[in-house]
Amino acid sequence: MVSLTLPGEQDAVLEPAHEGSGKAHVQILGLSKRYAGQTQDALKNINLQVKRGEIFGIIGRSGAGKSTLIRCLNRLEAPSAGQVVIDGIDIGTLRDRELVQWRRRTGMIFQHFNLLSAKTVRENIELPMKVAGVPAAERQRKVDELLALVGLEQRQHAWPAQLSGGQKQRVGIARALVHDPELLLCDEATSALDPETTRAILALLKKINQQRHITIVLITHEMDVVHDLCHQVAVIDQGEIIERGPVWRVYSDPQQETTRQLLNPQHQALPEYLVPLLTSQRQNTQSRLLVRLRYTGQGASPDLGALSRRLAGEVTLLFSAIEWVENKATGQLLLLLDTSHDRAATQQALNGIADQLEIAGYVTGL
Ligand SMILES: Nc1ncnc2c1ncn2[C@@H]1O[C@H](COP(=O)(O)OP(=O)(O)OP(=O)(O)O)[C@@H](O)[C@H]1O
Repeated sequence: MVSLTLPGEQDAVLEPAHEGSGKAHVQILGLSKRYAGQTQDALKNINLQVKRGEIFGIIGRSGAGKSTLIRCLNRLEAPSAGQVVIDGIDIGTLRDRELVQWRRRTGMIFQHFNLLSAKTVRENIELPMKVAGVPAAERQRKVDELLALVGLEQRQHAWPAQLSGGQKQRVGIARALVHDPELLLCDEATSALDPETTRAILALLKKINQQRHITIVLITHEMDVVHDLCHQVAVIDQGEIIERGPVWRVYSDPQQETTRQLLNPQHQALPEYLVPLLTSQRQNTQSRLLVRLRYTGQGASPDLGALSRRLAGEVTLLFSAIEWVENKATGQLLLLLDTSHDRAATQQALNGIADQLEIAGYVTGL
C-alpha cells in the first residue's frame, strides 16, 4: 500500500477543492478512437464527467486505453467520434493557434518527466513561458513561486541528471503550472517512482488541488494512487468504462472482476493458507467457526467493543485489512470463534454488525 490514512486525515484532503465544485469542468461525450490500420477501437463510446475542483482517476490495465484517452483530452490525439468539452468549449473545434493557447492553460505531467537535459531546473521551468513570450521579470517571479511550491529552491541550478526521480517529477509539476492552468492532466505521474517518493508526489498533487483549486485528471494502473489521491474513479477495460463512482464505493464494493483484480487482494480474498483448512460442516470437536465481516463504506464501523459484547467466549482476530477511504471503513475482518459457537446462533448474534456478514465455514487444524 502507498499509505494507510486515518479518518480524520482524509476528511481534510479528499473533499473537492473548489468553491464551485459540482459544475462539470470536463465532459467526455461519446468518445471513440480507432487508430489508422486497426480493426478494433482503442476507445469505445466513453462518456465521463469531471467536476470542477475534483481529482478524477482513470485506472486500467496495460493496453486498456488510458493513454489514448488522456491524449484525446489534450487533443494530442484526434478522436474518431465524440467530443471533449472543457469549460464549455468543444476542443475539437479549436483551430491551431487557439489550440496552442488552450494547451497553455492545461497542465500536463508525464511518467518520464520529459525534462530537457541541457537545461537546469530553473531553465526547464522557465522555458514554456519563454516560448509563450512572457516578459523576463514575470518569468523569474513565477519560477521562484513554483520552486517554493514544489520544494526545489535549493536545487534550482541543478541539471536533471543530478536529480532523483521525485525531484524530476517536482520540476515536471512546476513546469506544468507556469500558465496557472485550471486543469492538470497526469499520465502515470508516479509509475516510475518508489513507494515513498510516490507518497510525497501524491501529497504535492493534493496540495496543488487544495491550494490552487485545480481540477486533476490522472491515469494510472495503480489502485493505491487512486485510493490515496482521487475523489472519483473510472475503470477502463478494453477501451470501455466498466465501472465508475466515488473512490470509497468502487474500492470497497467493486462490481466488476477487472476492478477486483486491480484492487488490493487483501480486501477481497481469504488468506491462502486458510482455504484448505475450511469446510462447510464441523469436522470434529476442535473445528472453529470462521466469520468474515466486510466493511464496504455503507455505514458500519469495525466496532470491537460491540463485537465482544455480542460474542461470548474466545474470539481470535485472525486477519484484518481495514482502511478508511473518505471517512468510510472499507475492508474485512476475519474472526475465529471458539468451539462453542455454531453457525445459526452466530449469524443471529452478529446480525447487522458489519455491512456484510459471512459465516465462511469451519476451520480445523489451525
Ligand atoms: N499509435 C497507435 N497506433 C495503433 N495502435 C495503438 C497506438 N497507440 C495505442 N494503440 C493501441 O490502442 C490500445 C490502447 O492503448 P493505450 O496505449 O491507450 O493503452 P494504455 O492503457 O495506456 O496501456 P499502457 O498502460 O500499456 O500504456 C492498445 O491496443 C494499443 O496497442
